Amino acid sequence: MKDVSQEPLPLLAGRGAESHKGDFGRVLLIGGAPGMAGSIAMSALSCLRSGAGLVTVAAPAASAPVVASFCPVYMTVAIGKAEDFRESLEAATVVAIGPGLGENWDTLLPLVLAANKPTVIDADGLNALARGSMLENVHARCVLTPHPGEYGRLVGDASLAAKATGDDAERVEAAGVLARRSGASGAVLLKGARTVVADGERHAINKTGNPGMATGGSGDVLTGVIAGLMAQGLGPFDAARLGAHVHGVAGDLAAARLGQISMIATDLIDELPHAFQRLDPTPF
Ligand SMILES: NC(=O)C1=CN([C@@H]2O[C@H](COP(=O)(O)OP(=O)(O)OC[C@H]3O[C@@H](n4cnc5c(N)ncnc54)[C@H](O)[C@@H]3O)[C@@H](O)[C@H]2O)[C@@H](O)CC1
Ligand SMILES: Nc1ncnc2c1ncn2[C@@H]1O[C@H](COP(=O)(O)OP(=O)(O)O)[C@@H](O)[C@H]1O
Ligand SMILES: [Mg+2]
Repeated sequence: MKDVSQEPLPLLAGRGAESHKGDFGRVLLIGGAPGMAGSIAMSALSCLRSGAGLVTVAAPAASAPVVASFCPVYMTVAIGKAEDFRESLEAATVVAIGPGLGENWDTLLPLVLAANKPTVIDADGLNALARGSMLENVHARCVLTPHPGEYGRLVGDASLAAKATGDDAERVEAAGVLARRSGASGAVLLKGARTVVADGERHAINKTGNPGMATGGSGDVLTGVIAGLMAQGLGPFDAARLGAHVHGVAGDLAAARLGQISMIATDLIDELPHAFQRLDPTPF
């Protein structure tokens, strides 16, 4: 695999004066079961702060009002209302599935994959993929974002799983193997310090970020960022690469302001605007 870490970061196009929200995508984020409503709310807020035009959260009926109460900007729909869910899925230009979804909604992933839209699969979406042995159904518009624990469940092979926590070369190998195994997956983002993004032919290692980001919900933020970038037209590999970079910069800004000990995932969301403003050139 070619190492493209030193190549310039992908860019977001500037916004034309006549732009409207429909130009920046309609994202459907699926997750947030009772007890984990905050996870998908963080993804949705992050997606908005990353520039998505319209964001809707699909959550179980019991938690959808809780998700809605966190923020007035995104919309919510109950997963169990099949007709409403189907309509939201059809209308979406990008889908993200998994944060806080739990184990009771594995039937949604095949529907999402069949819709064949740019898709981020994270957390319980990855666990559903592993439980259902659906790796070969993953398509080229998907980004998989496992941490090493989720990676191990996906590959089901202890020696390969161990590589996911190894040195850079081992982590690159591990990410590349999963990218090649998972249908023609667009990109695999293997989380952790020095996050690896790979698509089977090329890879990049992300250098931003810090151990203060080892706090619950940091990954939920990343899911929203990548989905937001895809909604603005970036392909899976570029969205994963730019997303990891911006997410890490937000983490570094949060650490500078609050310290690695006290920073929490919502602080990353607060720093996303500043992280985007630091992109060179800024996309506006
Ligand atoms: N506020 C919320 O509602 C939150 C909900 N969350 C949800 O909780 C559910 C469970 O996710 P979890 O990720 O906690 O559980 P998992 O059981 O998938 O993973 C946790 C374990 O994975 C391993 N791991 C993770 N990163 C690693 C690394 N860099 N190196 C080595 N090992 C590593 C560790 O052993 C860790 O204890 C998901 O649906 C998730 O989205 C979490 O995102 C936390 C916040
Ligand atoms: N030591 C670290 N250095 C850099 N980034 C880190 C570090 N620890 C965690 N992160 C980042 O934080 C995020 C954690 O994601 P994840 O494990 O899915 O958390 P959660 O599911 O709780 O949201 C990933 O993007 C990961 O790369
Ligand atoms: Mg996670």
